[in-house]
Amino acid sequence: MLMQTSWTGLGTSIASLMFLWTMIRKYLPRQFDLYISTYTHKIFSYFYPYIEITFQEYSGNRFSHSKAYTTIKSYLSAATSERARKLKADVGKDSSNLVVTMDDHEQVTEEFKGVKLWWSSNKKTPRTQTISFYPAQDEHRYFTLTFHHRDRRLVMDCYLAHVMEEGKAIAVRNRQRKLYTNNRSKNWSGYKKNEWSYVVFEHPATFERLAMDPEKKEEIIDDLEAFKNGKDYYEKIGKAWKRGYLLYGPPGTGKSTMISAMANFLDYDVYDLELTAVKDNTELKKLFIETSNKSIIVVEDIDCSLDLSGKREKEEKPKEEEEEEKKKHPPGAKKEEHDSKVTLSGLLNFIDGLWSACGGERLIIFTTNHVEKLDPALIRRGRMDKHIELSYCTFEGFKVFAKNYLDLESHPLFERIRLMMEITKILPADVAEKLMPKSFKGKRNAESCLEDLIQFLQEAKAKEEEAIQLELKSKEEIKSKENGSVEITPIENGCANREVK
Ligand SMILES: Nc1ncnc2c1ncn2[C@@H]1O[C@H](COP(=O)(O)OP(=O)(O)OP(=O)(O)O)[C@@H](O)[C@H]1O
Ligand SMILES: [Mg+2]
Repeated sequence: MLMQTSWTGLGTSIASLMFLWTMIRKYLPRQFDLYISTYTHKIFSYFYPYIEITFQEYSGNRFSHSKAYTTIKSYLSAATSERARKLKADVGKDSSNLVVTMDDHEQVTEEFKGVKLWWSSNKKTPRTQTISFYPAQDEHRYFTLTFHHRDRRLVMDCYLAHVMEEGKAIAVRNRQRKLYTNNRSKNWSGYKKNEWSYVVFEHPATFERLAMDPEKKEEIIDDLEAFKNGKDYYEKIGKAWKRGYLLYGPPGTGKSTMISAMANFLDYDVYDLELTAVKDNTELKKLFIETSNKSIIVVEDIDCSLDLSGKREKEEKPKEEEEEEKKKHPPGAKKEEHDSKVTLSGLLNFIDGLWSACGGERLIIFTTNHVEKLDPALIRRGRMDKHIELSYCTFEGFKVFAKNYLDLESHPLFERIRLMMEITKILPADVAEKLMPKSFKGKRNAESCLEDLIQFLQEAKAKEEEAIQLELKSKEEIKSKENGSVEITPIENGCANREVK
């Protein structure tokens, strides 16, 4: 026992000496350092019973951070913040908390299953005469893990996996969630061509504040919860860990708001995929591969994004159309920027082809105002697993708005609103607009908002009745013309696009 303790003590001293030696070497002239290190390494390896693993900041090229390094950094931020004496602080999630990590040239000791290990954080600055515009880019950081060779198996088999798992979980807790787009403008971050660009995602939408049928809301929350915790289940049934949602309904019913609420609920990033900005199927594949786990990939207004309503491959165009096209784009002329060649089969592949199996924990959400226009193949169950209709505001929905916007749980005017909502269609976006207080003082203001809403409902009802009268009239006219055997062209319903079934 004593022997064991003294060996451990000796080990600790040697490791500390090694660390000290590493520090001193940084300040020696390069030639001298090389000469000494070649020989000292040989001598040390006879007596030194420790193994060192280094984790470099950059992998391969200088532009991509090593995932291992980043994960270890997160792990050490939690594991070492109490033990290291020199720490570095940075802004974390939501810019509200500070994330503390060990500073350069700092060392901490850690114990895992009774085994002692040492982590050190190192920085090398090449001593060249080159003048760099960005001096910090020349710095080269790395972590070193030191442990006794008898613990090799434990470290390789258990400890490193533990560090990676913990580090990833900590990184998720500390990260700022991001909203990515593939249709970049110069204000967005990111430097490679075709790469996703992002801004920090800070939408305040929550399910609590979403106005919709409470039962339906509960069902969606349960579904999301099951998906988030479904890693083992998806593995068991042999399915890629992803799920498709189709949100449909008229404009202003809360589809985009629901996506934000989902992202906040799951704590996922959002990838807003602009299909018209994707050159072809290959680029679509590439974009998909670049998305991270724990994310929602959104294609808004899928029916308008591409000609996806029909056949899987684009059909050959009729000759006249081709001529027309040639006139618009003479050979050599620059085509329109949004001339996407993404096909329906490319998109289907993107959702559930082989490539979709890379990585997991992704939701794919399509939104549309015209579900009837979409190809059934695109939205069949298995691809779009859950179809959610968002429709006109109900009285239950109104109560959510009243509570959020006006802090009202009840009011004498509620009953009148309930009766009117039963016979009049009103969009949630319109309710939201009417209940937005004109000033943020006093209860009287809340009442005037409710009165505004009642007036709006009355006007909407009058318009609805007028539209019905007009439709009846036009039908009668058609009938009478038909009886007089006059050939007429059918009247198109211009409002059909915004109608809900
Ligand atoms: N169900 C809802 N619950 C809470 N707020 C809503 C709801 N529906 C609409 N709103 C409000 O109306 C505004 C517009 O809603 P949103 O953009 O989510 O509609 P949408 O269905 O995505 O419309 P579009 O089809 O035009 O994209 C939101 O900013 C939100 O304030
Ligand atoms: Mg929307």
